[in-house]
Order: sequence, then C-alpha cells, then structure tokens
Amino acid sequence: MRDNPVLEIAALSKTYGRRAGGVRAVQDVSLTVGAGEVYGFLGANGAGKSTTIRMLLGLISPSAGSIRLFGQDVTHGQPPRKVGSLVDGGAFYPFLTGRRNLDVLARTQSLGAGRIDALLDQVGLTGSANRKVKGYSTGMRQRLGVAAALLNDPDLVILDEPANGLDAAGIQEMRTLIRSLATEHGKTVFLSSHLLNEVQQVCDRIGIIDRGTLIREDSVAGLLQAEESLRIVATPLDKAQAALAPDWPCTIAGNALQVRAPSAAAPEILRRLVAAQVDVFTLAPHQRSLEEAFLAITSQAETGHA
Ligand SMILES: Nc1ncnc2c1ncn2[C@@H]1O[C@H](COP(=O)(O)OP(=O)(O)OP(=O)(O)O)[C@@H](O)[C@H]1O
Repeated sequence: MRDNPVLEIAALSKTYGRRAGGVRAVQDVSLTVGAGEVYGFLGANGAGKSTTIRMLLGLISPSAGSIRLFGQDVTHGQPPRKVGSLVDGGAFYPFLTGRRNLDVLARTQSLGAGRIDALLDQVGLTGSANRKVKGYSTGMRQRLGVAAALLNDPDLVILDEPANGLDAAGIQEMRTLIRSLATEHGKTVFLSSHLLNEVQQVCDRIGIIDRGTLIREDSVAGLLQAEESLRIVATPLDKAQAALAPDWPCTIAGNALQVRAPSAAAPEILRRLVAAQVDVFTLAPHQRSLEEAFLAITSQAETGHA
C-alpha cells in the first residue's frame, strides 16, 4: 500500500521560539502513509501531534525536515486541494443551520453546493441539517466538521483529535464514519488521538509520538504481538524470577509472574522453572491491551531518555 505514498514526512522538526530554551515540540519525525490507509498518530497531551498536523497543513513552518503530499514538496507551502482537514473541532456560525454553514464554507472555497446533501447524509446529519448549530451536540459538531473537511472531495483527510469531547456513543459513530471514509469512499485518513481505544479499532497503522519523537510505528496487530507475554502462577515467585533472568524480563504481579516472551518460549521457560525447583501451577499466554503496550513502550522510552 505504501508503494503509493500519499504523505511522506522526513526528519520533520519544530522548535517554538528561536532562542536557547525554545520548546522542541517535534523532533526528527519521519513517516509514510500509503493510499487508502487509516493512520493513527497517537500520543499523550503535549506530545507534538497538533504541531505536526499544523505543519502538514501549512499553518506553521517546520524548523527542519520535509513534507511531501501526493509526491509534491509542500514543506513551506500550502497543501494541495486534494487535502481536507478538521482542526480544533471546526469553526461554525452558531446561529446558522448545519446546511447553511456548509454552504458558506463551500462558497468561501469557491466550491459548488452540489455535494452538501450527500455529505450531510454521509456524516448522518440529514435529519438535523436545518437546525441551528448552536443546538448541536459535540458529536454532531464534530461530524459537521468532518463534512466540512470533505467539501472539496479530498483524497487525504487529516483529522486532529476527531473524538475529542465525544461520549461513548459519539466515539462509536465517529469510528464508523472514519472507517467508511477509507473503505467505502477510498480516502486516506491521517488522524491524531490520545485515545488508545479509538486508534486500536479504527487504524491500520499507528505511530506513537512521545515528547516530540516518533518512538514506534507498527500495525495494531504488530504492536500487540510485540507485547506478547506469559502469565505464570508459581511459587516461590522470587526464585522463579531469578531463574528466568536475564533471558526473559519479568515482573511480579500479585501471585503471578508476568514474563515478556512469546508463547513459543513456554516449554523452555517451564523446563527452566522446574530445574530451579519452582512449583508451577499455571502458565498461560497473556494478550496485552494496546493500552498496556502503549504504557510499556512509552515507559521504555522514558528509561532510555533518563
Ligand atoms: N505556539 C506555541 N508556542 C510555544 N510552545 C508551543 C506552542 N504550541 C505548542 N507548544 C508546545 O509544544 C509541545 C507540543 O504541543 P502540541 O500541541 O503539538 O501537542 P499535542 O500532542 O497536540 O497535545 P494536545 O493534545 O495537548 O494538544 C507542548 O510542549 C506545547 O506546550
């Protein structure tokens, strides 16, 4: 899929404030997004997601590095028309209806109003199109924001925190909408989020940004697989831990040992424990959630920094 890159970022950096002590918000980030992919840019608050997205959209200029969209260098220029975006939840006139807001936006972008009905339908707002936006829920506003991002029929849709402020039902609707952009409408989607659950369920690939640096990039399945572990109930646990070190890193959690190892290593681990005269009661694979994987990855990065 990435043979046909839509977005290519190379060694992208941004420092706010030129003098010494400036904030290094993004450092040396490189990534590629292929046509038709839904790419999740995951990070905690302040990790550098919005700064990266603002650079992609030409709203701020990078301090170093380059950005290519559809093969075209846009590092210091505006993105082409093929890009649509939702940043800060979209800005709408509260006293105008949803439909009228889209109409105004279409006019300011010199676009026809012909697609508006179809877009309202696509984001599930047909029934509320003639209501004033001030009466919309956060979820409805976010969906109107997605419709606004799609006005120019873009090939790449960039969404900054699309699930921000949504309740569980709103997040579910947004997930379905984002997936349908890729699967039914053939769009490439780049979205940022601090919600692991959201990216886990929606994205094909995930890049994790931590304090400005891209620390990991993989498919959801790959991220989970790399974090495969075994849960062993045995006694005494300290003896078991000592028997496995340093080959298999493990931690004691309650009455069990959490061992970072694939299932394929189970027979060897069992033999090692028996040889060390440890009594083993159960040994089972433990699939970490993406949340646990994310915490493990970011805490490893933290140890590396220190
Ligand atoms: N205009 C600015 N001037 C100075 N520092 C900034 C500016 N914008 C962001 N920063 C800093 O850059 C770092 C990255 O911020 P950024 O907004 O990109 O993170 P984020 O991952 O989008 O987080 P959030 O979800 O909280 O917006 C933070 O330390 C932030 O305080």
